[in-house]
Amino acid sequence: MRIVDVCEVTKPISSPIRNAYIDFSRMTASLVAVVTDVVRDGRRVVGYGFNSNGRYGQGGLIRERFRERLLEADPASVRDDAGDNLDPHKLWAVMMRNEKPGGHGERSVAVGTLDMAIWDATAKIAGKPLFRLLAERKGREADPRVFVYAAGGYYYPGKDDTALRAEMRSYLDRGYTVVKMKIGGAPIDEDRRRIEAVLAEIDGRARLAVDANGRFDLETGIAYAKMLRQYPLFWYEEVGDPLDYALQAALSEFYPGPMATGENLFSHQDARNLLRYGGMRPDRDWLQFDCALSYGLVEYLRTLDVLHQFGWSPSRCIPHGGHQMSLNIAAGLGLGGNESYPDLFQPYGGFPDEVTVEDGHIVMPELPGIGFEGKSELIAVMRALAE
Ligand SMILES: O=C([O-])CC(=O)C(=O)O
Ligand SMILES: [Mg+2]
Repeated sequence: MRIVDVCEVTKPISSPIRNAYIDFSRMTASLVAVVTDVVRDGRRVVGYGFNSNGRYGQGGLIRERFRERLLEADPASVRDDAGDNLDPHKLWAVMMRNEKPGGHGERSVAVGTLDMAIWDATAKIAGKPLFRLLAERKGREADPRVFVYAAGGYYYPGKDDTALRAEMRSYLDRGYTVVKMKIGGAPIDEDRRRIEAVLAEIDGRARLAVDANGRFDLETGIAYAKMLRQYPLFWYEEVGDPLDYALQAALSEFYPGPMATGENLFSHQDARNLLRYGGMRPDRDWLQFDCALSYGLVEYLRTLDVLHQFGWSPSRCIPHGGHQMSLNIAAGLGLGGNESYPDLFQPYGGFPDEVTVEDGHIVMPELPGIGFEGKSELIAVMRALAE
C-alpha cells in the first residue's frame, strides 16, 4: 500500500461579492488528489481535498515542497500500526519535516488541503464514512445529524435591501434557521439599516449572525458592539484583527451576547493564545477554526486537545468554510455544527446531492470517505484531476 501520485490544480472560485476586507473577484482554490495503489469496490482509492475560500490556491507550495515529501516517504513508515491503512499523523509529520515552528501562513493551507485528501483516502480504505472512523477512534458515538447555518449577505454592486432580504428569505425557504450577513463594509448607519431590514424579513423565524471579517479597530468594534447589542443576534463575528487578542478581550466588556472568531487562526498554538488572552467565554462564544486552512485534521485534533485543557467543549466549535470535511468532524467528534454557503463557492461547498436542510440540520449520508462521491458536480471535477 502506497501513495503513487499527488496532483494539484488551482481553480477559480471567483464571484463579484465582497466582505469588509476583501473582494472575491480573483479568488482561487487548490484542488488536490492523493492517488493510492489500493483498490476498493473495483476502483482505485483516490483521496480528494481542497482549501476553503478566503485564502488562495497553494499550487506553488504543494508542488515545490509537500508533494515531493509525500512521494519520497518510505511507504512502510507511513502506514498505521496494523499495517493495513495509511496513517494521517505519520504523513503529516512527513509533510512538516524541516519546517520551522511559528509563522502559520500559507503553508498551513497547503498542508490542510493535502491532509483532507489523506483522510478521505484513509476512510475509503477503511470502507467507512470519515465521521464514523473518527467517532470509532475516539471511542464515542457519532451523530450524523449536524447543525448548519447559511452564510451570505455579502456586499456586491447594486445590491439593495430588497435583494438582501430576498437572499435571506431564500435561506429560510431552504430550511435554515440561522443566517449570516456581512457588516463593516459600509458606514455604521447603513449597516444598521441592512441589519434591521434582515431582521424584519426573518421576523423571528430564524436568528441572524453578523461578520465584520476582522475589519475594525477597537474604537469601531466598540461602536458597533453598542449598536449590535440592541438586537438578539446569534453572534458578532471576527470584530478585529485575528491576532489581536487584547482587542477581542476588551470587546467582551461591551458586548454581552455571543461572539465568534478563529477562522484566521491556523495552528493549535494560535488557538491556545486566543483562549489564553482573548477573553472568549466558554458558555456563549463560538470558535471557527477551519481545518482546511490550518494544517488539517491532524492539527485540528491538537486544537481540540487545547480546548479541552482550557475547559471548552467541542460543541462550541462551528468551523468556517462550508465543506464536507468539517461536517464529518462535526458528526464524528461532536462539534456544534458547520457553516454552509448555499449560493457560493460551488461546486466545492455544500452537501451530497440527496441531502436537504431541515430545521437547520442535515443528516450525513453513509458514504465511504468524506462523501464527495455523493455530490455529482464536485466528484466530476475531482475525477478530472485524477481517478
Ligand atoms: O467572507 C469570507 O471571507 C468568509 C467568512 O468570513 C465566513 O464565512 O465567515
Ligand atoms: Mg467569517
